[in-house]
Amino acid sequence: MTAVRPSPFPASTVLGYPRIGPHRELKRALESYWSGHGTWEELEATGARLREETWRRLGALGLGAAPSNTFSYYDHVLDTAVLFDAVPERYRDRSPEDAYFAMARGADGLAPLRMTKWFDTNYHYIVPEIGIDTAFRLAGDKPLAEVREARALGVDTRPVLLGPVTFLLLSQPAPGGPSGFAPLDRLPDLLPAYERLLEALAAEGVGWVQLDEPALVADRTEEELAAVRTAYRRLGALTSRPALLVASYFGDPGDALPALADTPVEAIGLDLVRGRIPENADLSGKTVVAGVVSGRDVWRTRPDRALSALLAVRERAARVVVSTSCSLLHVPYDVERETDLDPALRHRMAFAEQKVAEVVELAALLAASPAPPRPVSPASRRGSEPPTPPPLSGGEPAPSSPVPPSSVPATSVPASREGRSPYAVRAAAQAEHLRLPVLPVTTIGSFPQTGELREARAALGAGRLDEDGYESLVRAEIARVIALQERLGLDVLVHGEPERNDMVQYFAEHLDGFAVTRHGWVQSYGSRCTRPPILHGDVRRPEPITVRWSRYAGSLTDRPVKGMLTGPVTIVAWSFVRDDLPLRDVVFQVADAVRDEVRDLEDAGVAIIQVDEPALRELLPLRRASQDAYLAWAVDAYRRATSGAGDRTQIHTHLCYSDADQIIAAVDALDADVTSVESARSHARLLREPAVGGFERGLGAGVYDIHSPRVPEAAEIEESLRAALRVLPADRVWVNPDCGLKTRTYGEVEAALTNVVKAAHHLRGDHQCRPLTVE
Ligand SMILES: Nc1nc2c(c(=O)[nH]1)N[C@@H](CNc1ccc(C(=O)N[C@@H](CCC(=O)N[C@@H](CCC(=O)N[C@@H](CCC(=O)O)C(=O)O)C(=O)O)C(=O)O)cc1)CN2
Ligand code: MET
Ligand SMILES: [Zn+2]
Repeated sequence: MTAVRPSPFPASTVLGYPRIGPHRELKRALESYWSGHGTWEELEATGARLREETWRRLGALGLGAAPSNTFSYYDHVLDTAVLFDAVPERYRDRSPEDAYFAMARGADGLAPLRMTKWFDTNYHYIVPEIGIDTAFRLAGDKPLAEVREARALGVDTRPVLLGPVTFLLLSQPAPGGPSGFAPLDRLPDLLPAYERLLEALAAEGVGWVQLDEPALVADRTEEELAAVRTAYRRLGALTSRPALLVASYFGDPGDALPALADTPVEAIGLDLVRGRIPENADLSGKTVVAGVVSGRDVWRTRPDRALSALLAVRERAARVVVSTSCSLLHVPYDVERETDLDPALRHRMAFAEQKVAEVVELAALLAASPAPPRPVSPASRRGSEPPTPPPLSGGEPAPSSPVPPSSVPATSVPASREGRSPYAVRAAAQAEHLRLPVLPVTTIGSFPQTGELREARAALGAGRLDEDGYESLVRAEIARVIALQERLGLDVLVHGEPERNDMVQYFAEHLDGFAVTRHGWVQSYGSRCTRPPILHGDVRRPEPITVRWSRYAGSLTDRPVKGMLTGPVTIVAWSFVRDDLPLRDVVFQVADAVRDEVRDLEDAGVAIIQVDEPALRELLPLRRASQDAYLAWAVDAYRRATSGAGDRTQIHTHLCYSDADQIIAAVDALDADVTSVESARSHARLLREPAVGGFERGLGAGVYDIHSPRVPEAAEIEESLRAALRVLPADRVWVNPDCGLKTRTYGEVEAALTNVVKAAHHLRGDHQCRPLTVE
């Protein structure tokens, strides 16, 4: 057993904090370093300043315990791989900084590691590669260094580490390894490295460590639950270690909770916004870090509900600590800066700063609540309300719902298939109408967003540029993009999306029911951020949104130009959404708006319309039991949005990520004529899935990894295409990058698309140049 006697956990904490900087300082420093303008020392100085500001701010807000090691130059999963030396051999022959960014973004001739979604969020992590011979060892001191750095500022922190079970579950097997190998098999070899780290932290006098295990809220096998027991019994048995907080979040740990409770860990973190009050585990000897303030939305916390949950947990646990449901990484910094927002709306909202203040106030309320508390039925956390306590910061009670009840009738009718014929019939009509070559080459929609365009938009917002000036800049950009695609030899063109700041925010700005922020940036991956819109009311489309840009682009060329829309699931997934209506009803409202736009594009003569759903997979519930119901309504919403189109109109969709394999049946059910998927960064993993062979419609093989600045060779692209051609007939394969080109430069895009066209043309020779037909 452990020899440590932990000091009690302070009354309030947060599981993590945003790190990109209130003014996106880290983004700017990273991009400056990557471009060669800034030095590594300058980047480090920016990192140090951001960490210091965060610790000081958390202290000033009165938070009991501040986390550390929540900072990252790119991604915390990648940091964990580097910390334990799980660096694939091919990245090692360079400086530590270069190796780190090569894994994240690729480098001359070297592809990066795969990147994918962090659970059901819009944050992306780098997927570590673990092989049978990965030699784990404690290879770095980042967690220790941050503890020391904070101490030098007079702040005692709790280092946050990714837990060993989640780390291995999120990793992928190194290529070329034995079949049947899973990274979790290496747990016994990884644990000694964690032990060395815990010993080092103890030697440094660190009282508490947080080990994040969000993987526990998804379905886990008996073997995986056994791994949880093994890991935490073993780390718990260490004679010299800090006290351990194991944090589950993004849902309910279910069977993993008793497994964890049965180990010597001192504290367990529970997401009480999404999860239930635990009844299935003995927590009488544990501290529970109770996540009652949501880290996933921007609404103020209802103090009555939160306090009721805290009191219920206090009955079952040795000690209760007030906390956030997960890291605050997923919300922006400070809502007070949003002076353009309607004050009534702003008053109902809380960003990271406000959420920290809520945590602190709830801790005070809890401390002031009589102990032992009067019994609260554990079965109905939300049912048995204690007397309503005074409101949290702001002086007014939080509203019971962020918006008045919907005036729109519940949209529970399944999507009608009005008029749209079966695929084979449509495909024939489209082939006749479009007359495309085999292996048609296209792109996913956006072309590079130039600094000139971004500045023009900023100037328009600030009144330094008028609408006409902005409009002519956008038109000039569309003309340039059309000319470039004609010159490179693409078959289906796009207008390039220069008028859009973001594929979701742009639509939100043109729909009723949404508000947008000026500074509400949230990290999506690396230096890339989004400002998720706030969906607070009923959604309506007051007028056509994209039609005039599509019409203009179409007037510049004889080739087909795709209309480009964002799908209803994705618009909702990448917004902060009202919580007084079921998500499904909100998505259906958006689907109706998209449907109107599809009809208007068709009426304007647009022959191909792409409705992107890259977030279809992201909203998939983490528990299998809820997945089918979600997929059924998500598919219905997509069909509702697209089924107004006639047979001759070709509907495309785009899903960026390779783990679409988990939802392949749903992708099929979307019934889009052409679906483009990622395949470059996952080495065409998806294309090897047997299910793809059964895919009966057109498939766009994403053969160019646009998340990396690297330009692929024509030969590599050809290889990816051959993989697609092994599982699908040539007349259903399309050739395209794996996502939009907005984050790339024109130099990179021109070089890469030249190679894409070259590869397609080369293979086209093998598959005769004939128009696409369906027998
Ligand atoms: N919402 C969303 N989620 C997504 C994606 C996506 O496209 N959108 N793609 C996938 C990958 N994630 C991504 C997330 C962000 C970006 C991205 O490129 N973001 C841009 C910002 C896009 C934006 O909002 N641009 C605005 C504001 C640009 C800006 O920074 N303006 C300056 C002023 C102008 C200047 O000096 O450059 C400022 O505000 O300070 C515009 O163009 O108008 C960035 O981080 O750089 C790309 C991919 C998955 N999730
Ligand atoms: C994240 S999916 C991006 C799709 C969008 N049409 C684009 O090309 O940017
Ligand atoms: Zn994409």
